[in-house]
Amino acid sequence: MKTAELYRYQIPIETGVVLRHRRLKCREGLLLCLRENGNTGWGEIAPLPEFSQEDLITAEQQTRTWIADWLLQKKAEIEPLAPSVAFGISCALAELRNTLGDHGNYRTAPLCYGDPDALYAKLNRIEGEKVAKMKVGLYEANRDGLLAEMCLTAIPDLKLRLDANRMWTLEKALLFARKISLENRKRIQFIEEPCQTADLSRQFAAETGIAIAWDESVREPDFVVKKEPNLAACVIKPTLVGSIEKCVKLIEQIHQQGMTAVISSSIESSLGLTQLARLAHQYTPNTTPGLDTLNLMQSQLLRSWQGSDLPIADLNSPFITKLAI
Ligand SMILES: O=C(O)CCC(=O)C1=CC=C[C@@H](O)[C@@H]1C(=O)O
Ligand SMILES: [Mg+2]
Repeated sequence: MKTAELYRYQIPIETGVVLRHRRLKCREGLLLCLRENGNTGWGEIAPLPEFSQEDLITAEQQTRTWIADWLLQKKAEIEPLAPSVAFGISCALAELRNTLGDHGNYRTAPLCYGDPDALYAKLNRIEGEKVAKMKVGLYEANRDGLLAEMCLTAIPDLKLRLDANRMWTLEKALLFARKISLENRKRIQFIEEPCQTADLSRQFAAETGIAIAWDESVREPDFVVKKEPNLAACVIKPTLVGSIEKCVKLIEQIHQQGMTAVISSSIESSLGLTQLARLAHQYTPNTTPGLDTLNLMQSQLLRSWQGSDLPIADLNSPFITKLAI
């Protein structure tokens, strides 16, 4: 016997600089619960405004059609669905079939918004590898460079990930790099998409010796995983990529070419984030995932992120509404 429930959630959020052009005040999405033969599986379907191609209305329509087929035992394909829908459904199915392990990788790369004192305090609480992520490209390139250099110098075992979201011209990117000593450049694990085009980013990396990573590029239709000089990593945001199976294929290709695959958040609630931590534990065990986004929210949903003291909203909370199906 199969049953399905669908919920809509809305949680207050302060995205600050994590989203560049749109400051989200509320994160919205769907929660899908599938039950079969005494097993239960949950999934979160939450297109991210500004990043996802699909909106929540389309995601809900696709989810409803899929649920109807699944309940009727019809062949219910997930690959053709929008990425957020395919990812959320695949999580619910993976829990139902017990293919997603319970253990999660809850180490995070703390997001630094430019205050080295705050970063210092956060990093001091981390055991093991100290990796942090800093957004760059919002202010002066010189300032970004000075800040990154200061953090690298102040914390000698710090490894830094930077993310420019394609904001810089080559000239600006080089201004940034000029502020980083040659010695400290080695502790920049990578900078995600420094320049406006992939070719300019490649040129930046070749000229500065600073490693780069693809993030936006991974989601382009013609993207193929290909090892290149100075390309250290590819970032995978499953809500923007698609089903677990699709993400795992990508991870395997990235690993086969000797690069790092970094599972990263699309600002999911604690339900989706803990599933991403479990995926990271299972498929990228040696890499710190990019999942430090829970604290942008005022509440967790249904499940708790290890060590978080944010309140946990349950199905009766005002943040969650049950939808008729
Ligand atoms: O990757 C991380 O460490 C955290 C998530 C994160 O930085 C992002 C999530 C969603 C949208 C973004 O602007 C940003 C990114 O571009 O990687
Ligand atoms: Mg990025």
